Amino acid sequence: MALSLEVSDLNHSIKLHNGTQLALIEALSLHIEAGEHIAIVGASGCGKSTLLSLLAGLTPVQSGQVTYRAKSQALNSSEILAHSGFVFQQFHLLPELNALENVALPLQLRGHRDAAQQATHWLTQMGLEQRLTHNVTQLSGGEQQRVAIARALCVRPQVLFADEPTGNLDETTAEHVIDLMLSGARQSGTSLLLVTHDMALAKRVDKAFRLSHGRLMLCQ
Ligand SMILES: Nc1ncnc2c1ncn2[C@@H]1O[C@H](COP(=O)(O)OP(=O)(O)OP(=O)(O)O)[C@@H](O)[C@H]1O
Repeated sequence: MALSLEVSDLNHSIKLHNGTQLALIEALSLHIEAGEHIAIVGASGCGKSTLLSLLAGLTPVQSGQVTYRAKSQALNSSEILAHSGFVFQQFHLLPELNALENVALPLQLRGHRDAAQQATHWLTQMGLEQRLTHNVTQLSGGEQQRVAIARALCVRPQVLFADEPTGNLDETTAEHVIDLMLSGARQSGTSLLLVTHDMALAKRVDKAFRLSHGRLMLCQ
């Protein structure tokens, strides 16, 4: 099931300590075709993570519409969540589980009997074959990031939301992980929405947008 996204007239403001409202997103519109890969770039603090969270349904929409469709059928929020993968800045790994268990869990929850083998495959792809039984709290930031990416990709989500997916990685590892993420998403027909400061990554997706003054402009 390939999902397209239609965003219209989206607005989001936050309340500052002095009580005034700061508009982060203003009358924003966006269309993403099913299977399309897009990047959002922009200055630090301009609202990229907030926008991704709104698009993922993790932050309630204040005004405007965010609609995912499978063919012409609109999906409700629980259907969207069931078909989504997330790689966020706080990796949200389960600290009491090891790397293998963290990746295997969403597969087990979906009834995959070979969850451990699939998880091993994805972690090996991420260069973590020597870290399978490490508790995730014993892994470096970059290693945890790769576990989070493996966990998101292994269930072949229809939409993958990624916030700075290569932020903690050195250049060579970042390139390898990007290759895996983009090819994994292509193979599964996954729509990819990512936030990044990495222009090399932004250039590798179908469309890159700059968030500025609350709106998205297509990068040339
Ligand atoms: N829940 C919140 N309450 C108050 N302010 C918030 C909240 N969430 C975000 N902000 C503020 O909104 C602004 C935008 O934050 P956001 O994390 O979306 O920016 P960003 O473009 O992703 O930044 P960076 O590139 O530095 O990660 C920041 O000034 C941040 O402090």
